[in-house]
Amino acid sequence: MSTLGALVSTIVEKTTTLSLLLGQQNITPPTFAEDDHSPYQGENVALRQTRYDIVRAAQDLLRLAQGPEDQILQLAWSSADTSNISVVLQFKIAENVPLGGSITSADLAAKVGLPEDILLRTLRYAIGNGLFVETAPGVFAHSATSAAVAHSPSLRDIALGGSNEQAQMLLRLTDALVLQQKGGADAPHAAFNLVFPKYQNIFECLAMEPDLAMRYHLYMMGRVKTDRWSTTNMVKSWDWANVGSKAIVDVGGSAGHTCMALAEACPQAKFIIQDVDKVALEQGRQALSSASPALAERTSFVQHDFFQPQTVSGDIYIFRHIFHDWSDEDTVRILKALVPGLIDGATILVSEGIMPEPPAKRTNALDEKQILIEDLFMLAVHNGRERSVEDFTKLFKLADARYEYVTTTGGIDGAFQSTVEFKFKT
Ligand SMILES: C[S@@+](CC[C@H](N)C(=O)[O-])C[C@H]1O[C@@H](n2cnc3c(N)ncnc32)[C@H](O)[C@@H]1O
Repeated sequence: MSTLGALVSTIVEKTTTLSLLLGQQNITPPTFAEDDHSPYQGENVALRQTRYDIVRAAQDLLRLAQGPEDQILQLAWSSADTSNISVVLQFKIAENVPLGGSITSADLAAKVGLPEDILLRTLRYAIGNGLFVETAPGVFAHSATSAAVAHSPSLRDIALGGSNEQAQMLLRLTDALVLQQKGGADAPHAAFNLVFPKYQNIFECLAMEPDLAMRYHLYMMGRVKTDRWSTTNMVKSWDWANVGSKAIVDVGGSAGHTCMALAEACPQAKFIIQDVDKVALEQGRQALSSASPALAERTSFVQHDFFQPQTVSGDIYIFRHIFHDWSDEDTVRILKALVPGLIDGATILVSEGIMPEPPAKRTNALDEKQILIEDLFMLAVHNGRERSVEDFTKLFKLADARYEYVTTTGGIDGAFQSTVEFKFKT
């Protein structure tokens, strides 16, 4: 059991180590000042682990010092934080505060198109959370955190998706569960259906709402640009060296960004990108033919519904961020539909975040919490779920006894996804 004193000792000890590591890597100790908007870029694994050890101990220290009542109230009101960051991002407030300078609230209000009073209240709430500083009454400049948004469009895109559409669905989860409990024909399949009542599921919605589709793709592309969700995590997590000229089928591969990331590691492989979404496939086809005609020659984009029997006999099938969108029953259906395409020894790679096996623990660092956030999000959007390796193994076996679990790799040093490998043995 952690005590205040023991936690403080851990923090002191780890902070001393951190100072040493920062010195060794020529990184200036971080401050809240604007220039420190990305202090840990290029850090090594030891530094990252030490930072996270500090975060874990500090989070526990904070919980003990706050006490249960404050913790519960803070959790209940965290939607105010989410709403505030969403307004900051939507109205590009950080992007309109000059870097290295300051701006009056009147000038900033004119730039972002918000009433000055609303802007002032938004900024002053955000300052409480560490974004921006008020250098004199009514005059605003950047802190390190707000400057990070101004410097990184992809951070903005991820955070906007998280605090806007995702948050709306997460906040309707309670209503959805109440309605599902009551039952009846009107019960929603997921919280998604309460936020977007015109559509059956998110994929149908994205096909009909181009603005929303654009934001969804920006969110996805933004994520891929971060170390946490980078497609290079998949490249690093499996041995691609022996693939040779085999055929890799990316099922639900969208615009093909996973195959593009794999192209260098598998210079002779043929890629088949399958998706139900014609727009995504066409985007990928066009992007690839101008960016890399040589890769385009060994890549095809094919419309395919993964609930229908697989028609391509490949050597390796990738399912990246697919199964968590679907219930156990649907996952089994997708895996059964794959069987007609499978040759003896075919490899199936699942690239997803992996739920830890129980018993559950307190999660203190974002890396540990991320998978639980995604799991709740999958529940709210799709009535889907994140799964453990054991969960996947059970579903594969349920779909067909010839699927065999091989191994799980990756998912370390801050990478969100692991690669779970199965083989099909006839
Ligand atoms: C969360 S995205 C993952 C995309 C990509 N694999 C990645 O890792 O970024 C889910 C993908 O599944 C596709 N999809 C949804 N339903 C499908 C179906 N029935 N058949 C094939 N693809 C489908 C979507 O169009 C979307 O591209």
